[in-house]
Amino acid sequence: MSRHQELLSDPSSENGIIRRYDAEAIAKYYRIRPWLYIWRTLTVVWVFGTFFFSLLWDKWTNRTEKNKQKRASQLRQLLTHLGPTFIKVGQALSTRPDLIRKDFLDELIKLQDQLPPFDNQIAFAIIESELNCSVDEAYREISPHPVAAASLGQVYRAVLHTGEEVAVKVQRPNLRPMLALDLFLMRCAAQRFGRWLPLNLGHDLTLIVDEFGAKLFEEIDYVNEGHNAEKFATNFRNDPEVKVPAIYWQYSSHKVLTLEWINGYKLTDTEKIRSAGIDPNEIVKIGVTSGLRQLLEHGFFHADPHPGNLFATPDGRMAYIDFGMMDQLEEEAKETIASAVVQLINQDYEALAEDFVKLGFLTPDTDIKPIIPALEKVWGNAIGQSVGNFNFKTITDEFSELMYDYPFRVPAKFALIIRSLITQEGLALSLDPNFKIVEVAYPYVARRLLRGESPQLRRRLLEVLFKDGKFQWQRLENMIAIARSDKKFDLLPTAQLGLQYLISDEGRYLRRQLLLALTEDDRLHTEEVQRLWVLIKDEINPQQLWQAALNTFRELSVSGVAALVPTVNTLR
Ligand SMILES: Nc1ncnc2c1ncn2[C@@H]1O[C@H](COP(=O)(O)OP(=O)(O)OP(=O)(O)O)[C@@H](O)[C@H]1O
Repeated sequence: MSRHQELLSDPSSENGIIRRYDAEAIAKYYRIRPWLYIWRTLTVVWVFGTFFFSLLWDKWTNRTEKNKQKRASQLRQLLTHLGPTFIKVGQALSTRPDLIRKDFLDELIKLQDQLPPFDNQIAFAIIESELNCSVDEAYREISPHPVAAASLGQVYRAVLHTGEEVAVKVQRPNLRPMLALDLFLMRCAAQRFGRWLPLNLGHDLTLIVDEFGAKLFEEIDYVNEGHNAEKFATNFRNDPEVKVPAIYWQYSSHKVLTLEWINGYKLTDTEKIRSAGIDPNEIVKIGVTSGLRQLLEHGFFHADPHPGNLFATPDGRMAYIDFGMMDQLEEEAKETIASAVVQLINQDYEALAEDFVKLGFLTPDTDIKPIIPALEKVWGNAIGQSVGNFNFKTITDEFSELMYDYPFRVPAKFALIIRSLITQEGLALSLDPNFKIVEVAYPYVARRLLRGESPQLRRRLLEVLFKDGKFQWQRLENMIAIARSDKKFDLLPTAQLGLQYLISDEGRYLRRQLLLALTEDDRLHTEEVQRLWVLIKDEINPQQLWQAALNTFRELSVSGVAALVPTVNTLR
C-alpha cells in the first residue's frame, strides 16, 4: 500500500474524537465526561459575560457611540485570547455584513492568525510520530525555527534528501480535541439560546454550528488539503500564469503536510515585487482573472486568498498556497453569477434582483419590486460617475446598509466568495492604487459569454441580448467593445463559434430572433448592424470571415447545413 493510500484509509481517532466532524459522537463523548468541559465553559462564559456587560454599561451610561471603537477592538482581542475555534468564528463572521455591525466587522476583518508559535520540540515530535521516521530521515535540512505560525499550524522550510526545497506544515498539538470541545459548547449554547437571538440567519443555529464544524474539521485534515491542492493544480494545468505547489505524499499525513517551497514574494510586498523587476499590474490581472476562472469556470475556488496565501514568483507567475478552505459552486450558480455581473453592468436591476433570488440572497417569496429602486441607488452610489469606478469594497459596504432594510441574507457559500473578491481587490489596490476591477473582470465575463463554449453560457448570452423579446443592440455593442479591450480576446474564433452556433440545431431560436430583430419596429436595423461592423471590421476582414464561414460549413455535419435551409428559406 502506498503512503498516499495508507493515509486515505486511516480510520483512527484522536482522544476519542473521530476525524470527520460528527456532532452526535462529540456530544456523546463529552456528556459522560463533564470534568473535561466545565473549566472551558466557565472561561468562555466569563470572557463573553464581561464583554456583554461592558456593552450594556455603555448603553446605560450613554457611551455606546463614544466607546464603539474600543469595544470592537476588545471583541477582536477576546476572540484571539479564546484560541483557534473562536478566531475562526471571528474570521467567518467578518464576512457577514448581514449579521454584524459595521464597526465590529471592520475590526474582525483584521483578525489575522495571531497566535505565538508552539515549541519546536513538540513540532518535531509530531513530525516523527506522524511520518514514522526521524526528522533527519525525512529531511536533509530543516529550519531551526518555524518561518510562519498561524491559528491552526506552523510552517518550516526544509530540503528533502533528493534535493527539493519544501515547506513543512505541522499542525498545533491537540487541535482536534480543542476544536471539538469548543464546537460542543457552541452547539449546546445554540440549542438552548438560539431561538432567543434576534438574528435572521436563514437556518437553525445548530445547523450553522454543524456546517462550521464540518468545514473546520476538513481544514485541519492536511490529507484533504493535499487533495484540494492537486485538484486546483489540475484545473490550472493549462494556465502558464498560475503556479500551485506539488505535494510530497511520502512526507505528509493528516497533521503534517510537505509541499513544494514557493520562491517568491507575498503580494503585500509591493516594493520587493517591483525591485525584482516584476510588473505588479500583470500580477494583479493574473490574480483577478484566475479568481474569476475559479468562480465561473471550475466552480472550485480558493476561499481564503488572504495576502499571506498569494505569491508573485520571480518569473512573473502567481502562486497560490493554503488549500485548507476550498468550496465548490454548482453549474447553475456559476452561470447566474456570470449573468449577474452582466446585469450589473447593463444596469438591469430587475434582472439583477431575479438573479439574487436564484442565488439565494433573497427568498423566492420576496416581493422584488421595492428592492429594484434600492438596488439602483446602491449601484449608483457605488460606481459614482462611471462603471470603471466600481469596487467591491464600496459595493459591499453599500449592500450591508441595504441588508437591514430588505430581507437579504448572505448564503454561507457566497460569504466566502465575497470575502475572496474583496481580499483580491484589496491586494490589487495595494499593488496598483489605480486598479479598476471592472477593467479586468468585465472583459473576461464578456469574452466568456461571447465565446459561449457551453450550452448554458450560450443560453445566458441570449438572455442578456434579448430583453422583453427585443434584441438589445446596444448591449451587444457594449459587450464587443469591452471584450476587445482584453488582449486575450480574438474576435475571429468567436465569430466562428457564433456562426457555428447560428447554423446548428440549437441555434434555431436565435436565428429566428435575429431575423425578427433585424426587421424589428418595421424597419431594417441597418444602422445598428453598420455600427457593429465598424466595431469589428479592423479585426475581421471580409475575406477572413468568409474563410471562417467556409471552415465552419466544412466542419459541420450534413445536419448542420440542413439546419441552415429553413433560415435561408425564411430570408427569401
Ligand atoms: N509552499 C510554501 N512555500 C513558501 N512558504 C509557505 C508555503 N506554505 C506555507 N508557507 C508560509 O507559511 C505561512 C502559513 O502557511 P498556511 O497559510 O498554509 O498555514 P495555515 O496554518 O493554513 O494558515 P491559515 O491560518 O492562514 O489558514 C504562509 O503565509 C507562508 O508564509
